[in-house]
Amino acid sequence: MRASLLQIDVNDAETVESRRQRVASLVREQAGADLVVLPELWTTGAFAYEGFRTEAEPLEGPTYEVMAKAASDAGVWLHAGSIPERDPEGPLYNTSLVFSPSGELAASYRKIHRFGFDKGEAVLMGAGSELVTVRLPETVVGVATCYDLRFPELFRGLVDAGAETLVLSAGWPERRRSHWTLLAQARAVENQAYVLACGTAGTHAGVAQAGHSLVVDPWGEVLAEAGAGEEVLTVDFDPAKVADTREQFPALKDRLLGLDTPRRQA
Ligand SMILES: NC(=O)CCC(=O)C(=O)O
Repeated sequence: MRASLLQIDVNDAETVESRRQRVASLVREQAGADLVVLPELWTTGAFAYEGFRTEAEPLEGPTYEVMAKAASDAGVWLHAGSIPERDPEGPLYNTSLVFSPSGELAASYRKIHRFGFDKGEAVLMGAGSELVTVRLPETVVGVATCYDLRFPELFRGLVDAGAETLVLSAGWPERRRSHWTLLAQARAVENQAYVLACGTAGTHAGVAQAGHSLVVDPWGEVLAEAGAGEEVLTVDFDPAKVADTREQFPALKDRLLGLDTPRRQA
């Protein structure tokens, strides 16, 4: 299976519309890949809080339209990263869109863990509450977004729902790049799953981005890693390796504790 992670340079100089069109062209250039992945909030930038409101769009808004067409033009599964979604009946959401090769919406995922503690995304956006998996012909994809990476229980939930390939769209800052790489490998090892982690490059809203998108195999080996700048990271991987790893080293079968485990307080 061939995946292309598009590590987009998100900067304040380029307009949202120009970036949308530029990214659509990049997606079209990936014809031949099975899966193309974009980063989190690449229209505005994950830290461009002002833009969340001004650039928020309905689920089936301009980014949806352009990305649905790009997916069908290229004939690829497209994880189109996330958009600031305006729900007419609720708050804004950080929502990922996944399109099939015919340009149909296969899934959407509202980010569950919002970043910023008492500011930024954590106060400007609502939290999603549903885990999302998507069945591709070759593998079952589990969808997660950026800060979700710090919450292993979310990924374990995706694995329990059948996920074999964990796809993470992100806008991760350079300042915490060591966490990015370490956590991506940890999620792969503990879940015996592929991790495809696609971040942004450049600097927006004064926050330098980490870049260094990476693909990790179910044994925790980094198969490919991008540099700091805009880059298309293409990798061929064997989805059967998930079942092989889980069979040869069946640690997942040794799980003893679940949420229903009784707890005792002293
Ligand atoms: N956009 C994000 O979720 C940023 C997450 C982050 O910076 C971190 O977890 O560190």
